[in-house]
Amino acid sequence: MGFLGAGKTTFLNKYIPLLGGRTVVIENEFGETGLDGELIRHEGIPVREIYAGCICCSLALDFRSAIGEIAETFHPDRIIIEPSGAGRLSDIIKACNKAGEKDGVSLKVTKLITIVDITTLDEYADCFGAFYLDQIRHARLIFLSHVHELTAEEKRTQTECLKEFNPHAILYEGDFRKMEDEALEELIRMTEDYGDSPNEIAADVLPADRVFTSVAIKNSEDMTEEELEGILKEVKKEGYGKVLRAKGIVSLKDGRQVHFDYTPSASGYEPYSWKGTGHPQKNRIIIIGCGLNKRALRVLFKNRDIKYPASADGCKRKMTREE
Ligand SMILES: Nc1nc2c(ncn2[C@@H]2O[C@H](COP(=O)(O)OP(=O)(O)OP(=O)(O)O)[C@@H](O)[C@H]2O)c(=O)[nH]1
Repeated sequence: MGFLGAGKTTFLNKYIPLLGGRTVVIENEFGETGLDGELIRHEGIPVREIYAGCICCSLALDFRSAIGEIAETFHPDRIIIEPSGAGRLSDIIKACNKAGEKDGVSLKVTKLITIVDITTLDEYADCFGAFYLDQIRHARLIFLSHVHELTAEEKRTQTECLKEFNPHAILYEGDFRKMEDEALEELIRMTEDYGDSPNEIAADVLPADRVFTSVAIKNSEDMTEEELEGILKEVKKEGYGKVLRAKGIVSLKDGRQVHFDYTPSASGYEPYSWKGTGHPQKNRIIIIGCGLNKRALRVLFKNRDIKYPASADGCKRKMTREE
């Protein structure tokens, strides 16, 4: 678990190769198109993507049927779930238990792991308490991300605050990306399984899709590197709504294709990055936030359908294709 852009996929790409036995991954993307499935690629590990909502609320039934299908098809030793960053961990636990109880799938919830971007702890705890703190309070093991972007003093203050939110979890304060494999395996082994002492389940709150919105662009123009950089700087400005996460795969005009990541920076580090994709894929962009100005974002990210509506009919035809 972990809020939007906290580092869940980064963690899984480190952890999954260490696993023996049969593993299946469920990727839940809040936005209207999947992307993380492409970013988690490990030989012999099937990835099932469920997108356009949260598996703990609007997609609860899809999630249960996915669990059933996976159990029947793969007979896995474990299913790793990467929930949408806009979901609540307590609801994911409920959804897993329901899949077991109501659908007769034999499963046990074990490791509850949350990644926390330590630079955004204060802001997100204030703004998105119900979602954000639930992910922290129900975790048994917490990894921090962006640990090097705070001073030692800032990090100490934030870590103490985190321990107040959840005094029981094991907290790894270093950079998990640099952990030795054996140390990571040992830490996860040491972490108490959920089934050994269930948490109190939190009360119902507004579903995530009443708080967060998303824009999916599947037909963007190719860009230059400078244009992409300009867009990722511009998106922080007023007029687009509160963009909490943007990511995508886009073709650059020089023929390269890049995967970009944007998360708003709390402490001055570059809020965006990109790297080449391994193999050609279709352009697609996902933006998640609160009160998003969808049209302005589509124009900014060069959605062809918005910029060139040749005629009312042409526009309609293109929009249908996009949907
Ligand atoms: N500087 C820094 N970057 C990090 C760290 N952890 C992750 N990142 C980067 O942050 C970006 C987002 O990381 P992801 O692993 O995709 O985050 P996520 O939680 O899966 O994001 P969602 O797609 O919103 O679910 C990527 O560019 C990562 O390389 C960290 O500790 N420090």
